[in-house]
Amino acid sequence: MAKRLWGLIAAAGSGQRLRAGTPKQYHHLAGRPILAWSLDALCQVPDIAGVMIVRAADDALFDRASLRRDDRVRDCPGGAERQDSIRAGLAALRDWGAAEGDGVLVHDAARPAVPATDITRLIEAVADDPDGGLLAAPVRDTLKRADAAGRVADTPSREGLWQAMTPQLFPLGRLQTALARDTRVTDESQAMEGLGARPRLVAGDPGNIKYTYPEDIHWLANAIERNRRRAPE
Ligand SMILES: Nc1ccn([C@@H]2O[C@H](COP(=O)(O)OP(=O)(O)OP(=O)(O)O)[C@@H](O)[C@H]2O)c(=O)n1
Ligand SMILES: C[C@](O)(CO)[C@H](O)COP(=O)(O)O
Repeated sequence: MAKRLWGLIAAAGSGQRLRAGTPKQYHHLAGRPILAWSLDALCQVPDIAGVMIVRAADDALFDRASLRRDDRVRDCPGGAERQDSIRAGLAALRDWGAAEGDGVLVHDAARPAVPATDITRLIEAVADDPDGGLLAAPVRDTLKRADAAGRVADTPSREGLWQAMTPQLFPLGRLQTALARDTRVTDESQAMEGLGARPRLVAGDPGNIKYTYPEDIHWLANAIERNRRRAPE
């Protein structure tokens, strides 16, 4: 069977930094839940075999959320940390029939404004690369490291520094092996790097931000509107 491409949406977080009652993946953006935008971003990928939404085990909002429901979308419970949720989602994809050599696009539910064109460029750049790759943006600003007193400790060089985004695209079996190691990682690329992989950085739209703090919703609304204007008629 030809290699297939799957999607995995990390949507099992609790949004602590947002300090809001409702988990941020269910906050509304341009009239729809944040999760609906992120789900549609993966479902619009041509020939995607299926998308696994990884939700909190006790998520009481998921069933009521107005999300795309069809035979290409399934869901499973996540775990305490993001990497536990990714592990759970990968196992659920294997149970669904995904093969070790298939590709998996891992995407944060909290990144609803990823342009479809960026996902296409990521797939074209790394679909056959065993080390995979990720959308990212070169660091634009001078960086400062803070000391305990909130003062500048030093100015690390920003030479060659990028901010990781999602989707990140990796061979499913290799990513499972990478995440089986007992090391704390904050993205799938870091797990793959632990195997010695050197994932490809694919420049993405800086508007593909992660909804982390309350003020981010305004930037995301602008990004959604910009994507809408750019979309082919
Ligand atoms: N145990 C977890 C933690 C996070 N995520 C998901 O990973 C993405 C990025 O994580 P983050 O922005 O940190 O979300 P939260 O963990 O919800 O936010 P916070 O760290 O502020 O609690 C989000 O879509 C979140 O739902 C997940 O699937 N499982
Ligand atoms: C995966 C990620 O969005 C890449 O920048 C980021 O690492 C998620 O981190 P978080 O602390 O779980 O938001």
